[in-house]
Amino acid sequence: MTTLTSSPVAPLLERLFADADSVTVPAMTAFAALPVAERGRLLSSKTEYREIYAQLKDAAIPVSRQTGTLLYMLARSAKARVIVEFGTSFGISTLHLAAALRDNGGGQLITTEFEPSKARRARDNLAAGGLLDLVDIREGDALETLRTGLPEQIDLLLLDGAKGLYWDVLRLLEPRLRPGALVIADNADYCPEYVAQVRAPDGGYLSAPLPDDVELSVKCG
Ligand SMILES: C[S@@+](CC[C@H](N)C(=O)[O-])C[C@H]1O[C@@H](n2cnc3c(N)ncnc32)[C@H](O)[C@@H]1O
Repeated sequence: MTTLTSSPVAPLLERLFADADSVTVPAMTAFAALPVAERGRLLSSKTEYREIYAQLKDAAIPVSRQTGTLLYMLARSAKARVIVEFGTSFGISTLHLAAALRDNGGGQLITTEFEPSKARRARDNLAAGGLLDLVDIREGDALETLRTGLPEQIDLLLLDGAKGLYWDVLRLLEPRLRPGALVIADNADYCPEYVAQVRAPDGGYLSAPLPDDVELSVKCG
């Protein structure tokens, strides 16, 4: 048994994913009704992300179930002890990563969210999952909250906040990524600049697309 697949985390995640599937958030419906190109433009924007995510503050918009399981598996196989996450929301991905830390023998997960009500929900969910002791939820814009107070070495980074900022956040954290560190970017289709950078020959990463629009990269040593 693992922390991910046993109680209290497994039934909690089942409920959170089911809620995310069924709860109709009006802003989400309005957003989904926009033309694809406009949705892409807004999601990739480096300047309009605050407004968009404020409208989506009642929506969990989590990673897929498969991506959640993948996150747990990657963090376990990398024996990760230090994880950073950009984009907490209600803490669904955070629960997967924190469960892996627990099963790795402990560690530290720093995650960041600028919507206060979402950060509160994530804290409640992590407490319900018995994993809050491993997680530091930093409230505010990632470009500020991840600027200071980080451990020397990061083993794994999940990028799942504003898509237009993926490359900026990676650049901010790059000096602390250990050789072989994993970087997982969700919704990679919305950040072509980021994908081009991590796939660039001699760019310092090996990178490949995975199902569910995930880009997996490894920091070369
Ligand atoms: C797709 S959701 C994250 C879902 C979460 N990773 C999960 O799987 O449960 C993106 C979240 O990032 C937050 N966010 C977006 N840009 C941010 C930024 N610059 N700093 C902090 N949080 C941000 C949004 O408010 C939103 O809750």
